[in-house]
Amino acid sequence: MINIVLFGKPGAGKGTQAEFLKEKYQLTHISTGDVFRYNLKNDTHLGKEARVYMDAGDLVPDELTTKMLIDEVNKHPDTNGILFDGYPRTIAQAQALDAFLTTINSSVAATIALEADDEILVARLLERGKTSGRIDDQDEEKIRNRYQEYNDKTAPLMGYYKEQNKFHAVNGIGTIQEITQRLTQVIDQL
Ligand SMILES: Nc1ncnc2c1ncn2[C@@H]1O[C@H](COP(=O)(O)OP(=O)(O)O)[C@@H](O)[C@H]1O
Repeated sequence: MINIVLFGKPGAGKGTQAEFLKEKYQLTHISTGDVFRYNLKNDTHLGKEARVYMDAGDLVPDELTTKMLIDEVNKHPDTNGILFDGYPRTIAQAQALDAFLTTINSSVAATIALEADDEILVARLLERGKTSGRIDDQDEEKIRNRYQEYNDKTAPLMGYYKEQNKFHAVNGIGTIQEITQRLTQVIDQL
């Protein structure tokens, strides 16, 4: 199994790039944001619990998120590998992911960050909010709160993966194709 963590701020293009990478490397794409939104839409128990956090742009508590993530991974026992998009977002989640992957004799192969300036990203999200229907994309204050959450809780993960020599950064500004190319260069060298 080759497991890759896509890392980056809200709007950095993780979902867009994941679509290409999953085809090219035959990976299972798991986006925690998408799984949460699916549960919200279908008004499941999980969706009801996650809604207040998501609508405010806060992170959903680790325990709930990790449980959901493990359930998703377990749905694909025969996969070539997982492309994690939006998980882990805290050190506790990264530790939980490592612990879980160990139990299935696997590990994170690499973490690849898509980098872009905040101002470009905020503009992208507000644009997406006009059509996506996502409440958290329509209000600049909620968007700023997501960046705050990222800086406080997610940015420290860079150090966590750097210590393990698993951190790679890629310039997230350019055409979709250019960025896919940069990502594949990193993956092909793993
Ligand atoms: N790993 C996670 N831990 C906690 N909450 C999460 C996680 N992944 C997604 N969420 C929740 O879902 C929301 C939307 O996720 P996502 O679409 O990945 O966000 P973004 O576009 O901000 O990167 C987040 O703001 C958060 O409330």
